[in-house]
Amino acid sequence: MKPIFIRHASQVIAGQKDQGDPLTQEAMNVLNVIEDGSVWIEEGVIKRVGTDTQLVEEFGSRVEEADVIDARGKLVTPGLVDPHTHLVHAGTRENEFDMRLNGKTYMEIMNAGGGIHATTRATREATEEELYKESYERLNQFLLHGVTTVEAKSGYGMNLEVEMRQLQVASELHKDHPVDIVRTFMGAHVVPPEYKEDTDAFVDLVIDHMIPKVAESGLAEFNDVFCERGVFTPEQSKRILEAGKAYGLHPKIHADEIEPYKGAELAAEVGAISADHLLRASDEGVRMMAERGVMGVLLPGTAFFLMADSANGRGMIDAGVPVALSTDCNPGSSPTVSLPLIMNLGCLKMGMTPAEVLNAATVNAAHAIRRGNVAGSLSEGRKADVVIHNTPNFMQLQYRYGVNHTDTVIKAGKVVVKGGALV
Ligand SMILES: N=CN[C@@H](CCC(=O)O)C(=O)O
Ligand SMILES: [Zn+2]
Repeated sequence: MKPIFIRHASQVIAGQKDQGDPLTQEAMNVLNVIEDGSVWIEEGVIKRVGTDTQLVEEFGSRVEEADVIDARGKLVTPGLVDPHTHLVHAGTRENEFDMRLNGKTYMEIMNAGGGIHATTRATREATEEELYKESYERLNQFLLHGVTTVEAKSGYGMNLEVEMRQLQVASELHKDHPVDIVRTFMGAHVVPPEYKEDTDAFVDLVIDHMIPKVAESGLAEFNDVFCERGVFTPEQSKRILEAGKAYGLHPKIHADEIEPYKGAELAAEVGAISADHLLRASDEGVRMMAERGVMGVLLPGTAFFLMADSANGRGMIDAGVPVALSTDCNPGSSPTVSLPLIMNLGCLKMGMTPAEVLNAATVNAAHAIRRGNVAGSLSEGRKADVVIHNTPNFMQLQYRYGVNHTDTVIKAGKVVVKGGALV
């Protein structure tokens, strides 16, 4: 593999000294911006980041042996990290989009047998090959938007066999596709119709049957639950998350999305890695999350698509919660792969700054999936996941919204997107 020498970028967003912990408060608003910046990549790793003058001093005699990329007028950032997706699923739900535009709510549709139930039916019917193919195509789209690492949940099986199939597909994709995939078991995504009258029996099934088998398989690293009125109560969610912990699965939680339901409080109580959504989180829950260092994974695309008010991102950062951003890519509440658009919504709908949203989609997003030491930062010695954007500075990335500015993506030292197209 030839070295890659990215030269003369108008801005390189370089790693900062101490990135062992998630960024909070003022630190979220700080970027290490290098003008006329260059990056030397060798054997898949970032060797050096600095000004072009600095790098020429060190590597000038070796320029001939490298693939040189002229990044004049462009912005160089770490590969983006998406810490919350429902990547592996079958089918689409545009019919529900139409129903919602005509006044039905997300929960009404779900309670009438659509929503997550509809995607569960489609996913159960799909073969492993079909799931793989559909998800592979979505990953290509992520890559074209500068995303090099995604978290992927199960949750459309509602039985061990299909949940494991989803995780298996995610595991194969991780091996085959350039995008890195981190896997989460979400057996408690919805209560299957046959357990409607006895939701505790389904919770028992998740705890006694599914979690041990999933943990044994090594196919998941996290355990997630949809804690929401009409889905799983905080008590049931707590049991599920504690059971996962006992098997080494780190807790995550879909919290306070539709109604305030003490999900943020529960996240702090069980020491969750992250609490996600948080549109209706209470002040006390936010305070508890800050105290416990629980990452708030905010999904403003979901609020936008459900026509709901966004989470209070500004308030959470000011209260000391480390914040990350994600697409929530799923067929019902956020069918998008555009993390750059989500970053723009972070600015316009949640009062975050362009620097904060970039940190939220890189450094903090990596921490939200326990990859803070390997992804989300252009730091020397790390795997070279690098994006070159067709904008001269990081502010334009948010300012010229709704445009895919991704020009080049380098994954583990290999160019995988060039001129905005897959290589
Ligand atoms: N709210 C729960 N789960 C997903 C949506 C899943 C679906 O509608 O298919 C979410 O995070 O938004
Ligand atoms: Zn979700």
